[in-house]
Amino acid sequence: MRDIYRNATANIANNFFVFRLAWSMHPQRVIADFVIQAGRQFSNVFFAVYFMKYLIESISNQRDFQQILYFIIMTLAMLLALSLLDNWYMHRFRPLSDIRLYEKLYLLLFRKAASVELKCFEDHEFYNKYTKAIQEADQRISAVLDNLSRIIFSSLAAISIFTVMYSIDPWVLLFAFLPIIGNFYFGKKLNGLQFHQNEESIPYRRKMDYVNRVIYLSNYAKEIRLSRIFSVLRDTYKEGYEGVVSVIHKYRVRAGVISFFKLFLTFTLIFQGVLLYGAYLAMVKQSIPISSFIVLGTAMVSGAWALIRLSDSIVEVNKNGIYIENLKGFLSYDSEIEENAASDRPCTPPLQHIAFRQLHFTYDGAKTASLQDITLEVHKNEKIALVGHNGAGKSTLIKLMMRLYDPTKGEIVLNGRNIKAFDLASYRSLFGTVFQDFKIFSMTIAENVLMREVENDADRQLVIESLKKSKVYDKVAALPNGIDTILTKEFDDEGVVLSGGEYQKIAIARMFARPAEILILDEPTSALDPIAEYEIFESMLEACKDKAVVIISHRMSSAMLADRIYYMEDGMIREAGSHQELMQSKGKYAELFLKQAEKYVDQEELSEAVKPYEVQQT
Ligand SMILES: Nc1ncnc2c1ncn2[C@@H]1O[C@H](COP(=O)(O)OP(=O)(O)OP(=O)(O)O)[C@@H](O)[C@H]1O
Repeated sequence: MRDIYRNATANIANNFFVFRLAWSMHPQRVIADFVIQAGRQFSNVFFAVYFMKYLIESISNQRDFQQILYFIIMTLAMLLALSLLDNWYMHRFRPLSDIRLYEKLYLLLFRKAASVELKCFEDHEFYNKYTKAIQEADQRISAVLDNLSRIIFSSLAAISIFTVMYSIDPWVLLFAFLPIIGNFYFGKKLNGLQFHQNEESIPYRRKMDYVNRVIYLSNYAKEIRLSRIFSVLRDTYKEGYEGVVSVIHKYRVRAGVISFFKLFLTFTLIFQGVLLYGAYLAMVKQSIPISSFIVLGTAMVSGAWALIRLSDSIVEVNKNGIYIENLKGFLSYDSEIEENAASDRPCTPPLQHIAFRQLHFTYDGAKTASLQDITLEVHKNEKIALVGHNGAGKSTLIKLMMRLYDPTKGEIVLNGRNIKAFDLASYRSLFGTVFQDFKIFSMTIAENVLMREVENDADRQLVIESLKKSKVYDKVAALPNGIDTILTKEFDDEGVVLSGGEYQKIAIARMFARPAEILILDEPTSALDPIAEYEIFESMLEACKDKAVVIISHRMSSAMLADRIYYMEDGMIREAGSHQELMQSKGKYAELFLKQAEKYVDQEELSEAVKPYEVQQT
């Protein structure tokens, strides 16, 4: 019982949470909803009770016909005004205000999604909550507004109507209230059932959504056409579909039985019961006049509907409350890493050094640590390379450096202070980073380079300079719209599709466009031929003489350009030193380097890159 009470209170609170949200985003919409609902309920009550009562009494008391006509005309005028207002609300105001409300709501959700830590997107439960919040948000906000206004005005309507009915015969109220309790009970049960059905089908729906998304996205199109992965996707979709069907089957019989009782109690008992009792009073017992019987009939229809709406709305409060829990949970999630925190503790560049101290890191849910006992330093102006086989922990180290995750043990310090002490946005502004899984957006090349809007000529110049440094400006300049060319054909037929390597160069240009203190290239050069990669790294080292640079590359010819190289294996730093030091120590780095050098020489590729090493060896 206490649980039911606690749930009901939580659900009511959730409804008010959404109400306040809607009010803060679009108060006019809230007011309009309430005014329209008041008008609707007023006309119901007026017609059902007062209009009929007045007419019947006028006929029995033989009132002046002109007076009756005047009353009817005034009533019609009032109804016309109300229905015009309703029409304007439904067809003009509401569709537009829906869009405005949803736009604000989704911006809020998108902002939140963009600000939670990266690990949230790897957390199943959080991701479920997020998708549910996004899917449900717009429907729920409208439903809550409609519902709350309905509760208030249906209650007022029901009270007015039942007062009139009570004055005719107090017992008639029993016919109305008893079935309502049943209706309320079964309605609540039905909603609970629907909620469970929905929850259980979510994992299956996510499978279906995934296939929908993958089939539709252009960057999967090639693989789907050139392989037999389609059959696996089809099976995944089928699995999802069959899962949803099995959930529907599981609840089908129970839902049918509950719906039957809900309908039977509402319609049969409410409508027929009072009419029968009224007829008994008027004809058998003769305790009420026939005019009262007529008023009882019309009042009963309207009063019962008002009550049904009220009980449905109360059940709906619960239903909305349960769904809103996801939305509220998502919006009120407190990030451990405050992504959008205010800049009250700004970082103070210029950077002197950034250091990892005995740092350990394990991803949530992972059994083994991805980084163990990492100690390294990057100084101002220093060029660092991280090398090692796949899965060694190189990218993870970069993610921790950028504070996309916090270490499990140990610390990262910037100029001697733990990076947690700095405002996150200003700390991250120290970095210009290009990841191996960078994304190109369906926007102009200039926006893709700046990663924001182009504001002035200085911005345009910056884009051009950055594209020159990443060795792709000649290609861009040859396009009809130059740096204003839209990338991809997602929205624009004139959009261009570039090669993988050209996209990588655009992504690298982002790094040059940022006024960063530390530049990080997490292997964004895999689609470049070895010479192009070597040239870009050289150009970067030239352009970034006064900056710290961290390079992750599987190509040793690029790594050897760094002042210091860290060789990583199994999440640990196994070797560290300059290229020459590491070659002389003849460890794993030297082994890897020589293997690659042999390969390049055999293939007569990258002879330019190997030359410097050959010179040093002789
Ligand atoms: N989001 C994640 N959740 C759980 N484990 C992860 C996650 N990302 C990486 N890992 C694990 O952490 C380890 C290190 O991965 P990381 O991406 O840092 O390696 P890497 O050295 O950059 O590899 P590569 O050269 O292939 O890019 C791997 O074993 C990987 O499986």
